[in-house]
Amino acid sequence: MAFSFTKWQGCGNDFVLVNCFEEELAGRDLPALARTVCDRHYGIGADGLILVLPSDTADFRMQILNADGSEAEMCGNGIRCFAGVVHTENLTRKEEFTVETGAGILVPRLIFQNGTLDGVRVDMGEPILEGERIPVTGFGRAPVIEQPIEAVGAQFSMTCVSMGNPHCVIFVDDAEAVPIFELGPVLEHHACFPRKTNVEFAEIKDSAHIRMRVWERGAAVTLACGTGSCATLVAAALTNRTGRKAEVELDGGKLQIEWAADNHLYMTGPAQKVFSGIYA
Ligand SMILES: N[C@H](CCC[C@H](N)C(=O)O)C(=O)O
Repeated sequence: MAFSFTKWQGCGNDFVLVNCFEEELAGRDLPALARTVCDRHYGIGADGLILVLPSDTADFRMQILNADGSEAEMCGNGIRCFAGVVHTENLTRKEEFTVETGAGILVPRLIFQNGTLDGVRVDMGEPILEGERIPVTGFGRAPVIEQPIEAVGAQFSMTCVSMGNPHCVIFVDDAEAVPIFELGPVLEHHACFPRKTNVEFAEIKDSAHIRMRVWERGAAVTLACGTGSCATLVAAALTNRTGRKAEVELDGGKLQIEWAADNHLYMTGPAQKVFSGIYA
């Protein structure tokens, strides 16, 4: 059955969003729907499918499925686009509201410039560092900081962080030179990640600038990853490569990330509507 959708992107990480206050997707095979909708030849084309849903515990609930149909706990670029849909479809008059996600209740705040939506600042909550909660096997409750991992016959040093979803951060001297299509899938599916992982290759430019490229769990190389940018900043600060605030330069744009004194990550970045339509 046909339904209306809007296409949004944040730093080139793009999503099909469905306002489920208006559309009924209950009973649909959501993983299969995500795979067909996200297909860039046979569908609309996107890195993920996001549902805007009511919630019993927050103003709204966000459900996010990757392009491969797998469900993720959280999506940073996605929640900024989610906030854009909530605003543009007049689901609330509030400029800051709560969203129930797999990473807990998070708080996007709309940013306006001359009355026009200019971006979103999101309280992304606290990072999770205990190995068993990321999860990474073999570390118990210990953090996973500068630990060895082998892939494609080479040894790397990883620092792992969860933002509700798992991230494996690897610091490199030259992000542009990383064979991301070779290393990404091997690390995503590495045996030490029972729920697989997102993989970030990060080059430190200076104490407040990071260049990062990402291989996403369930979506392959994307132009940007908001939770991955948060995880990368945490990993960089924990290993004394940067301070607790940095600009993360991704293939598709820049995000401002701060690991504040309240131990929460704050992410600020764009959210732009591309088009709306009816999916047959
Ligand atoms: N592929 C991710 C979800 C999307 C995260 C990313 N697009 C972001 O902006 O945080 C996962 O399976 O954990």
